[in-house]
Amino acid sequence: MPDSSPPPPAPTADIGTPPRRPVRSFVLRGGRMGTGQQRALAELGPRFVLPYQPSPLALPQVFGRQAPCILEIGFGMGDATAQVAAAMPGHDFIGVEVHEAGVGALLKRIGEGGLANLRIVQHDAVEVLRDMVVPGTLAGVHLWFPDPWHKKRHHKRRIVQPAFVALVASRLAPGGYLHCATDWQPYAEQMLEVLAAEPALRNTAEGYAPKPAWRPQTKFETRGLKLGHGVWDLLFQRPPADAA
Ligand SMILES: C[S@@+](CC[C@H](N)C(=O)[O-])C[C@H]1O[C@@H](n2cnc3c(N)ncnc32)[C@H](O)[C@@H]1O
Repeated sequence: MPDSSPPPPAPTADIGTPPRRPVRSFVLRGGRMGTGQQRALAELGPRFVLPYQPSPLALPQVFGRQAPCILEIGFGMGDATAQVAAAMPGHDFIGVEVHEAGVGALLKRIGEGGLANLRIVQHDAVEVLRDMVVPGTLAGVHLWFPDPWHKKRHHKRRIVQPAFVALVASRLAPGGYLHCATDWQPYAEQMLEVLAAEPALRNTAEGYAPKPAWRPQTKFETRGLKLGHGVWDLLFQRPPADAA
């Protein structure tokens, strides 16, 4: 996982495009930006925000070095993202978030912490994975507390679906991992079922994984804990090349 040495990139088959649905979030929708976040957007955005592009990113050029890269989907206000990037200076991070106030908040943290190993893409993470990430290259993908969409009629909006998991698996390097967490038990059960059914991944635990010590408590998780929710972590891995 994060402490393991970077596996060599290996090409994998492109599994195509998961069915698209509008990106919606009921949690941060309508959030407003403070002046510090607006200033960070204006001053740091040009350097740290990568525009969406329909072609793969050259990561060594983006970060100016060769290092294992971890992509986070839906970082919210970015508190946990910044903490992990600061704790793991040997890794590079790409945070993907659609919500502009979150982008401003994380940029502010990048400035405060001098986090040279972190970049942001403000776009739909499915399209970023599909279009901007070379297959077989990511050391890890973090999906921490995606929108749970409690109502049954909204379950189709949940990001964890078979085609999405196949897309993530195709972008992982051998030995790369997908780490999901949720505070909503029915979604945790869906995640476990969908991830276990993806042939390119294997569970590193028996069922749910213990919360890794390196995963910070996120803002959304804190909110759930205050409401008395439980937390479920799932840690799946693309087998290393010699074990495949
Ligand atoms: C429930 S919040 C959790 C935020 C953060 N991970 C946390 O734990 O505090 C989910 C976040 O995912 C973002 N999001 C939802 N769908 C997305 C997508 N397709 N691409 C990028 N971000 C997305 C939302 O804007 C929202 O900020």
